[in-house]
Amino acid sequence: MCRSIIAGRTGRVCTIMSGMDTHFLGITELVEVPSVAVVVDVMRAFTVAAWAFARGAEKIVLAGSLNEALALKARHPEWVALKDGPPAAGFDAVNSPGLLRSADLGGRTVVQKTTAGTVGALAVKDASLVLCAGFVVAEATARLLRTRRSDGVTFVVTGEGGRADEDLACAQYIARRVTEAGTDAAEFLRRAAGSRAAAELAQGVRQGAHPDDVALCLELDRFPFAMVATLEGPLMVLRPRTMPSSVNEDPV
Ligand SMILES: O=C(O)[C@H](CS(=O)(=O)O)OP(=O)(O)O
Ligand SMILES: [Mg+2]
Repeated sequence: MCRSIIAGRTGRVCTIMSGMDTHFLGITELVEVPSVAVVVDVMRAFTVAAWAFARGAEKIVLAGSLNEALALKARHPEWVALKDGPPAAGFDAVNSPGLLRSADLGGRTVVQKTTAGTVGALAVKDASLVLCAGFVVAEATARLLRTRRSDGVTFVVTGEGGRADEDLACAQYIARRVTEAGTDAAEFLRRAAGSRAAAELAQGVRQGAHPDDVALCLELDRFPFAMVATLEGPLMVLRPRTMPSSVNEDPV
């Protein structure tokens, strides 16, 4: 239950819920390193990342630039390089859940570079806990936050300078779900379905897309794992963490 709301210009800055202080910020609005960060990119980076794990990927290296992604691929030819936008020389895949869902990624390392999602994760790389999320891993993400009993969580709303409604709706849903397990997702999913990103994907404005991408990005709790990003040497690496169904259990 909400104890108080501190509303900014967009009414989305800070909500204090049952002891959890939540901030919703765009990437450029991050002024300090958060303790706990949930980086949200529904369409499509972290829906794609979840599908990569579902298709067997061992880990995802989040690249800071196209050149870095290509350099990593050159150093590790067996890795799978993935970027958003149209297919490009040197890359093996695009940022589309519809296209990735039939890939065999068993044991592979994926290098991912996108416009918003991967940039948002790298912006909070020094946080003590970084989760990457979309609707497909919403409950597992909320459950991990619940087990941590964090006082404060910063949600990084990656799209459109923090205004992307599919990302903001998902962030608000996860935040609510941490403290109110029975939260109905319908209104949040409706907002995401009506977002500019969904329209652009449906209209073919965004390249490297499959007709099922929007629907796949709106599959609530499709996967039982949260996605945790940590620094491994110089690389920011994303891995799945399957969450037990009881909030009293520790994550495996
Ligand atoms: O692939 C996407 O949907 C977007 C890229 S763009 O908005 O189409 O340029 O990237 P993401 O980082 O997944 O939001
Ligand atoms: Mg996006």
